[in-house]
Amino acid sequence: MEPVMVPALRSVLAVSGQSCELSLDSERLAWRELRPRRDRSRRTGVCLTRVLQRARGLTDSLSRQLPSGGHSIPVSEIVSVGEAEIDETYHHSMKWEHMCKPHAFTVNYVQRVKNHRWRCKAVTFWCSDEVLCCHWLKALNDLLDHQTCRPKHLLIYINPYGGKKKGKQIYEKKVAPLFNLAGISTDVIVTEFANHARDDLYEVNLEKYDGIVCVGGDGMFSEVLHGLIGRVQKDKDIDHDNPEANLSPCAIRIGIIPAGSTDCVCFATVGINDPVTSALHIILGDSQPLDVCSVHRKKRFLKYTVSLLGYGFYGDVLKCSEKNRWLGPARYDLAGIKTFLSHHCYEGTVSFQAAKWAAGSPRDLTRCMSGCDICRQSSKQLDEHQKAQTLGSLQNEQEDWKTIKGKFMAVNAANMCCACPRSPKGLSPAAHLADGAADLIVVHKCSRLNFLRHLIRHTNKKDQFDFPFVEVHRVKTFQFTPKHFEDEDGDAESTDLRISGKKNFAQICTDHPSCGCNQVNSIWNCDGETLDQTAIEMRVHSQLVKLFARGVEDSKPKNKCSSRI
Ligand SMILES: CCCCCCCCCCCCC/C=C/[C@@H](O)[C@H](COP(=O)(O)O)NC(C)=O
Ligand SMILES: Nc1ncnc2c1ncn2[C@@H]1O[C@H](COP(=O)(O)OP(=O)(O)O)[C@@H](O)[C@H]1O
Ligand SMILES: [Ca+2]
Repeated sequence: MEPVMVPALRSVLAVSGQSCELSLDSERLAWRELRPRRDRSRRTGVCLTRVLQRARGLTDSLSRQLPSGGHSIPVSEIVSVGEAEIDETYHHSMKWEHMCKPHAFTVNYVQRVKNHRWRCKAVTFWCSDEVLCCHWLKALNDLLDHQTCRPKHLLIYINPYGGKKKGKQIYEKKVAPLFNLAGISTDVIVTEFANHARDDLYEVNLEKYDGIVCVGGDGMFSEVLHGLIGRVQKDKDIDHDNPEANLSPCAIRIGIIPAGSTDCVCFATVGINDPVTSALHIILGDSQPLDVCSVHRKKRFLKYTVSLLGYGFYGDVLKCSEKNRWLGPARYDLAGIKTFLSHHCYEGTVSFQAAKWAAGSPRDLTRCMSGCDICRQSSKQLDEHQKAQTLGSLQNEQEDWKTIKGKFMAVNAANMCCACPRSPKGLSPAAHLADGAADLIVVHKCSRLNFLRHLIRHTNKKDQFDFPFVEVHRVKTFQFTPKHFEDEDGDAESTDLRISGKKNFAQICTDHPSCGCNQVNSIWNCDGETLDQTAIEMRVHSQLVKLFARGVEDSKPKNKCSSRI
């Protein structure tokens, strides 16, 4: 966004009874105390009238007298500005009665606290007269009006049953007051059944809104994602059943207020699953493009996924966890242990096309952070690659397919790192949010101990791919076909099993005594939803949607933050 040019303002005002020099330009609001810090002990009960009078006299000699210590906030991180509500007790204690009426304004702004958490902080500036106060209010509000990326009207879907069933409470207590403060109007829908939000998005007048917000977990986000992408394709007459179709990107942004069990999409795009932090990213109008993968079976669309598409271990964890939904988020821990102990492996074929143009690789040490260069570079290279393809200057892409045949503990495609509280670095720590590629992780059949070692590395700093039984590739598309699968007309999955029933089932188990199979096929975990089909193909669509997020910020302090200077 172009910075708006405003005449720089500089005045002496008071903050908490301390006279301060306040300055504003088109980028930042900054204030510094005028008196040295050692005076602070005598501050209680100070007559503010005197402070202001003295401060006025000091204005001319400011440049000489500035002590170190002060605050600076980017205008883009101011939540709202308004006339201050004068607290009567404070008013009297500060001997304001010397003046006929106090004039003050409050600036609400983003403050960074630990672990990528944001909070909304307020600071009140007391002015010597009404004209000065109005002047400042107008200047600040004019600047905020120029923050055109900020949403004014939002459509909110709340899943009252997600996670610990606190979605409604979280929204009402923590989020709605912030949206109010920022002057955002909302239409709120508390969902009444699964897919309520998805279906509603096909009908709703999207032009009324600057964003869609979901309150819930990854499953709820997935609903909104399907509703929005589906709606946009329908409006543009694009057939999503065609796996080759170039899908139309969605202009309207999606916000996630985390209130689910894993909250992986939120965690990986914001750095923390914290409702207040996410609400503030929405208010500031952040924008983070996100790749979306489509999953098809032949010419039939199945689902979209943005985080994990997993067969084997994560499919079985999901299947097992669904039976224990009443346990809330803990259902995944129980299911994880049970699935680990059952130690299944599954036979099949994985074929993939590498994302040759991608700037990074799954085992490098780069991480997708806010304003990621790898994402920028990769999407530029992808554009060039696609142009070259259209012009026919590239060799036949069909020759690029690579195939892995075998028995697998897990086949996972991670379109983003999939960080979540259970695994802070995620399934594929170097995966990128918007590079147009996904990381295909193939865990070959291995011993229980080795699989445990691989899993444990998701929770510590060691490389979970550094095992001879794990391979990882950055891909633009992949296909999976389970061994026990017959596909004549697209629907006869596992025909051999159905035809001869138990006999055949026993046959397969005795074929593979060592892998301990008691089931032939696993299922796919697609962002926390199960897929009915096992033979699938997946393709990445670069930057198909945008979120109200900015990627994970570098936690080292930088001058951009609202910080003491
Ligand atoms: C012995 C220690 C083992 C620790 C292994 C930790 C690996 C954790 C990797 C988690 C990757 C999560 C990817 C996100 C998936 C979500 O879409 C999905 C659904 O989340 P939701 O219930 O909708 O919030 N959650 C799960 C667990 O499948
Ligand atoms: N009102 C509702 N009743 C039942 N299920 C719902 C409702 N609203 C949404 N859902 C479904 O609940 C599932 C889980 O929601 P989610 O918010 O992701 O919670 P969790 O993270 O605990 O799985 C999603 O698949 C979503 O489609
Ligand atoms: Ca990606």
